[in-house]
Amino acid sequence: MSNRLKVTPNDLSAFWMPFTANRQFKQAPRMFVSAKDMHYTTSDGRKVLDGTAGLWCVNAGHCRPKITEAIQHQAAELDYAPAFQMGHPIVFELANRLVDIAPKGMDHVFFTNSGSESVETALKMAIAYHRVKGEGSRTRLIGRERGYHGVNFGGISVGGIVTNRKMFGTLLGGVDHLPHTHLPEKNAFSKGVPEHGAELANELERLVTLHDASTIAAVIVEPVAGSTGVILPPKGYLQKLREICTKHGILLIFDEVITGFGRLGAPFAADYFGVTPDIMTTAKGVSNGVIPMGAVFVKKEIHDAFMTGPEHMIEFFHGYTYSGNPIACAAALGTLDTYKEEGLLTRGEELAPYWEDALHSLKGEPHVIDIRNIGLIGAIELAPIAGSPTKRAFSAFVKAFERGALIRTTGDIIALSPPLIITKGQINELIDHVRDVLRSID
Ligand SMILES: Cc1ncc(COP(=O)(O)O)c(CNc2cccc(C(=O)O)c2)c1O
Ligand SMILES: Cc1ncc(COP(=O)(O)O)c(C=O)c1O
Repeated sequence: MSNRLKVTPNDLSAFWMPFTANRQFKQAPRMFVSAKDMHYTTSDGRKVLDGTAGLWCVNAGHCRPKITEAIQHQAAELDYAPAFQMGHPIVFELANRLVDIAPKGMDHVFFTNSGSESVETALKMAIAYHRVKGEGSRTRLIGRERGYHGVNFGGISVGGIVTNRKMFGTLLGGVDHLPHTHLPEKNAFSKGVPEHGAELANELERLVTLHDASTIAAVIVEPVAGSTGVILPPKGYLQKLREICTKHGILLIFDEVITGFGRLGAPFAADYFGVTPDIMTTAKGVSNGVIPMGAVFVKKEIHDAFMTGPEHMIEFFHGYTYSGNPIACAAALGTLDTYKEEGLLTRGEELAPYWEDALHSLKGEPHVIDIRNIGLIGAIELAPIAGSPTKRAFSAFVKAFERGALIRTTGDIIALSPPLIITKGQINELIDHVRDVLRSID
């Protein structure tokens, strides 16, 4: 391997890092130079257990052979083909393979390059769908407090995380938000889906009464809200949302960028909860995080509604230069092959009870005020340091990294989402790291 890939440059100033405390990082950089299966290797040669699948995306583990080989072959065969008015076989094969594992009725896939782009695509598609159906007055979008839908203007407008919104002006008009479903006073330390709060879905009826259904295009929610710190849907909540949307002709969009591709122990959260949305946005696990890709799954009736008018006309004026990029498709096909051969889209189901017990063994450890879990996702909420919110969790992140474990923090919440190949022994190792860190921080 060329040294270029492993030696940190002396001058780190040029790279403006995303979602990072740049000055602090560049004073004490944390660098990974390689990875394999469940572990990263740091620039100083330490192994670090990956407790977060990178950023919730490396579901199959790192540097998996089928994915690597698929990318290498494709890059030497067809590196790029125009995405508009031209095609290449691999993108059609991938779309078919994805539809094969999708919830029933989701028969079409639109490719993007990220979760943020999948969200923008879904929002535009929803509004355009109503227009082609003759209901152009349906332009209002409804998100949810504490929702995360990426960082483009549509996503932060329907999103509900204030730090992702407040820097960027007035955002899209015609957006409302449902209340979030975090009820610690009733659901703290729940194991899996919490009992209380399904009635919060009825807030959608209130918004329909306020605006009239004829003005509302879609509701977008994460079935499990990840980035905000893992907020779970109360029992029956998603089913209620589905019923209300169906009743009023409002499209239901599930943002499954995190929950998709086995994270909950089922192919998708839609399968796990038995609720089928009209549009489903995905990214991350679709290509194991290796090559940027997003995929928007769409019900047949939505796709078909666009397929009208003169056949020489473009039906949906939207798309990206890299939509269905051949190398990204190769990575995704290698990923799906790996998921299939190793049963990873459902492995989380068999591991979930063990994961749950290990996580909840942290109850009573210093600073822990809540523990939440579903599938192979876990969250340990810490009491904030008075006057210094996020500082306690961030110190846990740094200490964990120094000890040899990668964890994720948001606010004062530790979020865990390991690759789906994790063993029970590695679950114990990860939780022991967290326990020791909790006992060592202020
Ligand atoms: C539900 C959801 N929707 C959209 C996006 C945006 O995807 P892109 O980043 O590919 O544009 C996401 C991404 N989620 C995400 C991305 C990076 C970090 C974290 C974290 O919680 O630490 C979460 C997501 O979780
Ligand atoms: C000037 C300009 N801006 C933005 C874009 C969008 O880029 P992408 O297709 O990668 O989203 C393009 C694509 O051709 C472009 O030409």
